[in-house]
Amino acid sequence: MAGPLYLGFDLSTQQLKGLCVNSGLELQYEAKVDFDQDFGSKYGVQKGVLINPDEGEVFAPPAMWLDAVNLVLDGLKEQGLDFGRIKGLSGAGMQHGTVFWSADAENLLDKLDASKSLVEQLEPGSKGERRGAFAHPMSPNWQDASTQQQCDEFDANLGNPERLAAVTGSKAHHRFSGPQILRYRTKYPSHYAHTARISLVSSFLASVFLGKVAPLDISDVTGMNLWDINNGKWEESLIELAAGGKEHVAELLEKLGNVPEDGGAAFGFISKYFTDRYGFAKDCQIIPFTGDNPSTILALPLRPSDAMVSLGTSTTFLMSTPQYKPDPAYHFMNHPTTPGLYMFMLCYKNGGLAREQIRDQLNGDKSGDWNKFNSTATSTPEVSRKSKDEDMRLGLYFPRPEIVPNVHAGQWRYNYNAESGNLTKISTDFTPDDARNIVESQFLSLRLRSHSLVQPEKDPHTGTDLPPQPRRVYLVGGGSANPAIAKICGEVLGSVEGVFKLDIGGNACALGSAYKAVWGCERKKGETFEDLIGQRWDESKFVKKVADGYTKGAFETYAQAVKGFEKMEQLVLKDVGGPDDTATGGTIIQQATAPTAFTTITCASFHHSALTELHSPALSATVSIGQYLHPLRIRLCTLVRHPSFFLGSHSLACLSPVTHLRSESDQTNRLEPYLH
Ligand SMILES: Nc1ncnc2c1ncn2[C@@H]1O[C@H](COP(=O)(O)OP(=O)(O)O)[C@@H](O)[C@H]1O
Ligand SMILES: O=C(CO)[C@@H](O)[C@H](O)COP(=O)(O)O
Repeated sequence: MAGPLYLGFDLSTQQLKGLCVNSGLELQYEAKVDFDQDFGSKYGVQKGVLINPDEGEVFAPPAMWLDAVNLVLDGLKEQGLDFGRIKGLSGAGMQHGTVFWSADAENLLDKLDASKSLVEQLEPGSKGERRGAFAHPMSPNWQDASTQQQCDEFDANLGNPERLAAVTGSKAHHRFSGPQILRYRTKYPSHYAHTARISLVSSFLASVFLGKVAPLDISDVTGMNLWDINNGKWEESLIELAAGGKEHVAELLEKLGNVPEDGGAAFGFISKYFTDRYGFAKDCQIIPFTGDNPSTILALPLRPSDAMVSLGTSTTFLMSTPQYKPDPAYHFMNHPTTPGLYMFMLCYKNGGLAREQIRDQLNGDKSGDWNKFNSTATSTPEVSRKSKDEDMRLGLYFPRPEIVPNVHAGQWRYNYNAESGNLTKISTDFTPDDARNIVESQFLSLRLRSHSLVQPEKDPHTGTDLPPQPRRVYLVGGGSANPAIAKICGEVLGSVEGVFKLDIGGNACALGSAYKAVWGCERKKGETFEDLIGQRWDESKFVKKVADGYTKGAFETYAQAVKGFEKMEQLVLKDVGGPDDTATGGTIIQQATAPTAFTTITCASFHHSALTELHSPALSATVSIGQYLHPLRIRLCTLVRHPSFFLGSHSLACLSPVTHLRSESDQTNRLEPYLH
């Protein structure tokens, strides 16, 4: 008689993946739905999302995800999966996305007819007054950048970003649900009023399987800027801010629901819809669904000294650690299964896309072939330096606005003299050295920001002392297939045992969810996730070493390069101004004559320096120009608080004289701002 099986799902930006393992953690079935390919024409999404560039909004329709659930399960059924053997399922959702349920949701979820699809019953496509399961048809996505004003309010609410990070694990971020809920309530007051419950993407998916709105997960709740991590409860003044006053706190808490502490305790059994339609057993348990990043760290028995690097569209660096050392530069979250452990995370918007750009420049075409990139990267010397007397070549490569550091899009290249500490700006033009330098840049940023979490190690062969570094680095995600990236990763980050790749590295998140289901259903009293998975883990089958780690000489060279890299970032931020920095050293690019009525400025991003000067009695405006429209819209929200300014479509209307505009000197020609 065949044994029990467990399902894990990963609802991410572009795909829904589902996979099935047995009690021995071995992969049995997997299926995926690609949103662009399968539903692009129905929902109009590109790369899984819809955008409103005017306001920096990025969002996706939960209805599409419902379609995806039916399709993934159909795919697993076609492969011959006997759903009757599934004893438990869990899943993961891309973090920070928020779903707004209507008052009818629970009733609709409970009474689903197995002969019909989920979407036709939960989102019947009603226009005007909404009658389906959603109070709002869209879910703000993690790439959304529309909430700068709300983020400013969140950071200020507890005093400053440091304090907010100390309490909630992160400073305010555009994508986090607290600022998103605040914006939703003010932008769509009637939808907010009709919102009975608020889910994260993870608990949304759990709710569908459970047949009623599922609680938020103890790890995913720490990606909201609303949860007090140390005290394990909602932070009242932040809830009050999001809710719109003390008198509305109870209403918002009701919408958010309770947050169980145990990430392994079943919410209940699968809903009748799935037993009737797919043949799931009635006692199939729904184990709490968590965020995609917390779920990824469950794909293996990760030790506190190990690091995971997810090389997907974005790059995330993940560690599991007992130390809670919050800082505005990164995120700390509750561990999804184990109280007392935390997940440390760095999240970069520029990962695969930035590398692909250099690859294509090198190839001179869009073939997508990595061979030339790889051979160039590995044949270029470390930091492009042939001898120790030469300068190091360092760069920042951000085709999209970056989170770490918080700076708009651009590319910057410098020569760094490790001896003198001098940095010299060099041409912004592409050269083949960029193939190595971009990979070095991405890993130098990780090394810089993770150094306080790694410990001195012993050489496993000689027992000699080694400098602080990870014990192992595990690569997951699409880029984990690349041997050149793995090699440079080991050289820059070190790792005493080397760089490893999971057998199904591209699907680690769904695998982690499936393991969570195994643990939730099969654990003995008090047995931790690490204990259970550790005992059943077959190292030889599940991971393979893909590159060496610590390399004497290279590691020390990169220790010097990290110092130059840190300086370079500071210089770039000072020079161009990050979204939250005071811009200095700009160049006047256009002198405006004092307008008599409205002056409309079409440009990209405004910095805080502008605010200060706008508030001066003379009302002269020094406006820093960035590159993208998204930050523009965000900044404008703040600027329009001033009575002399108001917001028009794509523009800032200014009732007072604008004395001058300035932009970063080196980007003037690309910005094309103008006055009408
Ligand atoms: N051989 C390779 N070398 C480098 N990058 C690769 C390779 N194969 C895929 N990728 C990158 O992987 C990324 C997609 O990874 P994936 O984990 O599937 O993304 P996501 O989970 O964000 O949808 C793409 O940016 C692609 O460039
Ligand atoms: O915002 C974050 C983490 O904070 C992202 O990691 C999202 O969780 C999206 O993940 P993918 O869809 O790219 O896997």
